[in-house]
Amino acid sequence: MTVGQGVAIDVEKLRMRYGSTDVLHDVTFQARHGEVLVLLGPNGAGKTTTIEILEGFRMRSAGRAEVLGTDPAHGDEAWRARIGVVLQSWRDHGKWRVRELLDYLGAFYAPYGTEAIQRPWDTDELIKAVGLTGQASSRIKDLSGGQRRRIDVAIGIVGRPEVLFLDEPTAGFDPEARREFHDLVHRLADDQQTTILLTTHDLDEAEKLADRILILAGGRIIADGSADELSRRISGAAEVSWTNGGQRFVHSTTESTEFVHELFKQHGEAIGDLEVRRASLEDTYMTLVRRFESGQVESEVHTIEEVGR
Ligand SMILES: Nc1ncnc2c1ncn2[C@@H]1O[C@H](COP(=O)(O)OP(=O)(O)OP(=O)(O)O)[C@@H](O)[C@H]1O
Repeated sequence: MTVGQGVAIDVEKLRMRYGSTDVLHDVTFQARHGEVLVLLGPNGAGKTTTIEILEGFRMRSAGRAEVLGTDPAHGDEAWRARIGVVLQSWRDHGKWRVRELLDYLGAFYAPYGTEAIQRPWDTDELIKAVGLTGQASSRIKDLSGGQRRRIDVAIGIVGRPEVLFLDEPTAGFDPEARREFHDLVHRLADDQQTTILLTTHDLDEAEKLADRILILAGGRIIADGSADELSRRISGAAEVSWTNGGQRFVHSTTESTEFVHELFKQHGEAIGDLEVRRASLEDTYMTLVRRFESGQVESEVHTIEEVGR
């Protein structure tokens, strides 16, 4: 994905305390314009809390946060018009018809259009983009759960946001809706340079969408990097497997390209079924979270600093 230079989200030493319990500890990260950042972490890790602070829906206890150069705690209406939000639970607009609701909500953004960004999104184009053309005239109460979730996404992007927050946007999506949503995220980031911060529990989705992944556990960021970088940092070696003369071979190496080159130099066309496998994001995620849970926090913090460089 094309990632711009400017910083769209800037968070430093963010802390959140509920009563006497700290749920975010010095969370620090940045996102650039057009970057897709995926926030992963076990239940209760602090993902929703982080997103809600950045949306301006929750007041942080300490630390600095800026979204499009503004502290979300003091964002005015013009700032809010540049932000899109898809919350975890859908709001009930049951009596509305799809097109009417999006027309109505879109009108609020009209005064905030610019030459570069026309607001709101054309309703029919938007309905098409979220895959609801067939339901445009239906009442929302008559839609399925997954279709309602698509409405939530449409509401989140109707104002053509420059920064879009999505909390578990694809929960309840069927595989086709999920794929369409992934295409939409890529289009928003690539064509409109939208910065996207989303949470998911679907590691396959995270791998497909993320320019960068942040793993949050117990209110701390325990890893920050692309899926590939994280996998390299955590497991180092890749597994190369191949067949030769009807026999299967497996070799673990940190220099897979060199190894494969050498393999072909030595055995040429006798090599068959070559596969190079790095640790999947799931392997990496599980390793990091288990290490964190077993108390090896400090070493992970070093990992982040290395990855962040
Ligand atoms: N209003 C609140 N008052 C007290 N504690 C809260 C409040 N909201 C969240 N928490 C606690 O803060 C912690 C982080 O919750 P949060 O919802 O941010 O986690 P999450 O990573 O989004 O989890 P999930 O994956 O389950 O959505 C949890 O321990 C939760 O119980």
